[in-house]
Amino acid sequence: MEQPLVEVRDLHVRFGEDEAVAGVDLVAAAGRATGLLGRNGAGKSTTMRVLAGVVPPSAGRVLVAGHDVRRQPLAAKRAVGYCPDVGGLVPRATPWEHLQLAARLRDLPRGWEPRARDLLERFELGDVAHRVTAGFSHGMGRRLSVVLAALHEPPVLLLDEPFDGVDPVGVEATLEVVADARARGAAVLVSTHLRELAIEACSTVLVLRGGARVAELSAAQMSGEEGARAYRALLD
Ligand SMILES: Nc1ncnc2c1ncn2[C@@H]1O[C@H](COP(=O)(O)OP(=O)(O)OP(=O)(O)O)[C@@H](O)[C@H]1O
Repeated sequence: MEQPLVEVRDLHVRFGEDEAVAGVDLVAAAGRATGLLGRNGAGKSTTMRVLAGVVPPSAGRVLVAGHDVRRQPLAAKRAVGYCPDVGGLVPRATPWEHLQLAARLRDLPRGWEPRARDLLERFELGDVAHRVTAGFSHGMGRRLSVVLAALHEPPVLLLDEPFDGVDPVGVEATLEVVADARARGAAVLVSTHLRELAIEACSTVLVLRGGARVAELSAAQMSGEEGARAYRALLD
């Protein structure tokens, strides 16, 4: 069987006495999108941060594109495009400067600009490409964060709350980015509170509670009123 692009086994993350993630297992294959759902504090963002190389695992095995995040942190980070749930933007820099910096840090080959421009247009950020992000609305910041995560067409795309406060045009563009990533064989993880968008973007949904995985459901099982009831029942 082909090696999955994301493999998490018995992940634990502790902050002092608190265990934010308590034994999560997660496998994501090429061309698949997986939703992470669960209540506030369930451990979704912490799991994403471990995969992005921002927070170290306390215990467990975490492989990204076959690279261990502890032993091969650079190789693992190179394989990832990460839209964090908060922050990540420099207030005094413009979207275009963010993209230039991302291209340099990622060592992208010449010719990345047309893709960057196309992404900005798709997210309706073309007109503000040269305006500092300090004055951006929350949704504009979210849209730019998705653009930055997707620029280098990473094998593993991590989108933490990409739909939060985003208008329908931004939602559509984000769904397109997820579909494009899947089509080129990336694995995508999307953390969200929006069950219906999770179903639209993802084939599978993992429900986390208290730092642990309580269910893995197909998009079909999460759909409609029955899906809403099944999801609600998993939260308490
Ligand atoms: N840096 C940190 N220091 C201490 N505790 C933390 C830290 N980051 C997260 N936590 C705690 O870990 C738990 C899981 O948080 P996390 O942000 O992963 O949840 P979440 O599912 O993403 O929540 P939300 O839906 O509110 O974004 C929470 O109890 C949180 O308070």
